[in-house]
Amino acid sequence: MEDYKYLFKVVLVGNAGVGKTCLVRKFTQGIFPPGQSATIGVDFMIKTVKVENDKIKLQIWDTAGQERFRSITQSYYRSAHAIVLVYDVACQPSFDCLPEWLGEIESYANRRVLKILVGNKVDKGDEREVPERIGLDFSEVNNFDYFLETSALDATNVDQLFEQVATRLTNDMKATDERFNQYKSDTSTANGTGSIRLIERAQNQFNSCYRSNNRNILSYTVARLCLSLSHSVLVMNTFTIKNAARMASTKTSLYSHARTGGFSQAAPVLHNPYKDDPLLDRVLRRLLPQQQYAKVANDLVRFGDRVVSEIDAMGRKAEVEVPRLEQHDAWGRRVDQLVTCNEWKKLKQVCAEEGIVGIGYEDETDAYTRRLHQVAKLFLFSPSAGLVTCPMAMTDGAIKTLLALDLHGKNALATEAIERLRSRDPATAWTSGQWMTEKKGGSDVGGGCDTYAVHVGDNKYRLHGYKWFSSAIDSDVALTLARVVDPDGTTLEGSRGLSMFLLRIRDDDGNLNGIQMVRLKQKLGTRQLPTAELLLDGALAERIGDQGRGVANISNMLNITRIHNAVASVAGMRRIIALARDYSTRRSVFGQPQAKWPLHTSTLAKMEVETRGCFMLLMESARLLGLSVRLRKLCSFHEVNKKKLSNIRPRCENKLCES
Ligand SMILES: Nc1nc2c(ncn2[C@@H]2O[C@H](COP(=O)(O)OP(=O)(O)OP(=O)(O)O)[C@@H](O)[C@H]2O)c(=O)[nH]1
Repeated sequence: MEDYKYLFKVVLVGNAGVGKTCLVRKFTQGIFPPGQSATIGVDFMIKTVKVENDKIKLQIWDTAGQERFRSITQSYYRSAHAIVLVYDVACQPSFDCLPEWLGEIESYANRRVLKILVGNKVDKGDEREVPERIGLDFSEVNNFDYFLETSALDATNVDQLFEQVATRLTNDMKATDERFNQYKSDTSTANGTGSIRLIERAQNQFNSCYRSNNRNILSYTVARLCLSLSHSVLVMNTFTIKNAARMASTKTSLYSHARTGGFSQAAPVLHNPYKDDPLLDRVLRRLLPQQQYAKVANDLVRFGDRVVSEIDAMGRKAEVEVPRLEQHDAWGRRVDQLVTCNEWKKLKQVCAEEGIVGIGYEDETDAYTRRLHQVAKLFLFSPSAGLVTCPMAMTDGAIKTLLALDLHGKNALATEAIERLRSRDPATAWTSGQWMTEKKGGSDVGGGCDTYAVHVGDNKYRLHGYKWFSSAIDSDVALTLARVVDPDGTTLEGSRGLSMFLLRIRDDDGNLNGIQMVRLKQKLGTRQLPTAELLLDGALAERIGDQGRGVANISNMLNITRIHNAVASVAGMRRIIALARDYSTRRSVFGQPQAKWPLHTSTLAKMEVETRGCFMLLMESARLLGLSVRLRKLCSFHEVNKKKLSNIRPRCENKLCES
């Protein structure tokens, strides 16, 4: 007879060439086989190991990674006690295929199989493509039981890998054995006199519970139920009785000293949103040049910590402490003073310091990198930002619009606005509003705009109208549309009659610029954002852009704010999953953490897939936005060169003729 306590079947899977065979041979034979050829179908080896004093036999199945053997290897999953999924740390595609392998494991393996993730070939050092943290994150997100990195070449962690497998399986098996023995002894005593013992035990539970808390109807009912069950089922599973009794006694102790009880759920914990999101890191690593990636990643790790430790709490405060409008002072004078909470103001400062908008316009980095960096940072920030991201979106849009009109250095107000809107100095930074919605309607801007601009000299105008939904009126400047009134008093209807204007909302002394804040909007949600109805009563503004091109000009702003909206939406989805995932490890339902219930994890998985899809689309939009700026720069560079060439060419031709 064989002298081992347990025999476990361990199956290694993973892409071809990741080193499965070498790992098995290193462990079982102590060699690293030179020129190892691809596995055909499956192969297996046996090795006996010791776990404490028990001899454990490991039957290790090495499967072929090649696609054509897939149907053969799948049949080995079902009876496996453990599955070791291997990737090559120096081969990103082998890592990218892990979800596919996980799908196979889910489809073909036993639901309770031990799952181990292994990153092999760590000896490759410089050639590494998958950082350890990414592997670890993947294993955590996908509920692997264990993760480690190995090298079959220099034997790093090879023995540890299989020892872990043996130890974990042995412990599981022993726990099952113990339960089984307990069950056997209880059911054997349940025959004859044993059945009386069970009933007696339940009766005692009931009595003690009822005595100690006779007002607690719930405990009473549970204990009563437990008792009647034990009467009706003669041979009863011990666990059921124990659990019912435990429930009853737990409730008794929890509620015995209080009227309201002492139970509350453990709150989910927000982790550094960058470190918690391996996909974000992966996408950035793929899209950014190596050096830029390192800089951006460092900034995001640091910022992620700040989000958790400081920003998230401020955002929550800003959300509950909504702004108010004080229209008159104690003496009846109209003041239109907007009062916002300190956290809202502080968050605006954070935005400036962190370059939430500024990063997108810092010339020392190329346009492509900075847009991706900015979007990634917003992605971390947005769900914690208390919606201060709304003025940031408009600010970003305003800079883009002013730059597209090439106003920097040509128009004093526009130049100051560009510099301050993108500034990282909270003391001098501005934000911008965007006033487009009027009483008559939203998207029908051409038909709905009822604001008129009366020329007062140069490009300056006085604006008269009523802006129905003006967001973040604590901004410093705003872009808006109005209909220019011709000298004969007429205006052009429709979109062609609209021009774009830039105006300051208050002067340097804080006085409103011919504007009345009529009332704050009573919104459903987003109440922390000061959105108001504004009466423009001769507000001084500068027309920027050609007359009649208002809609075309302001569409730059709309494009940017739409991207910000997309960031906020996808970031919200990501945050919800991050919190739900964390919560599911803390909340226990039906006797185990929620995360262990397949229906729950499959719901989370569906949300994850949808979120990842949206996220990829978002990053693609950011990439294209960055590329468009880079392209425009390139085009203007070529324009300049073309001009230079056309100047040089006649001179060269003359020289040629002369010679
Ligand atoms: N540097 C390094 N090379 C390794 C390591 N493990 C395996 N290799 C090499 O990787 C190649 C593939 O190794 P195998 O063990 O055959 O890979 P496999 O996963 O079994 O491949 P299939 O049988 O086709 O599924 C061989 O050339 C090995 O020499 C390791 O830890 N470090």
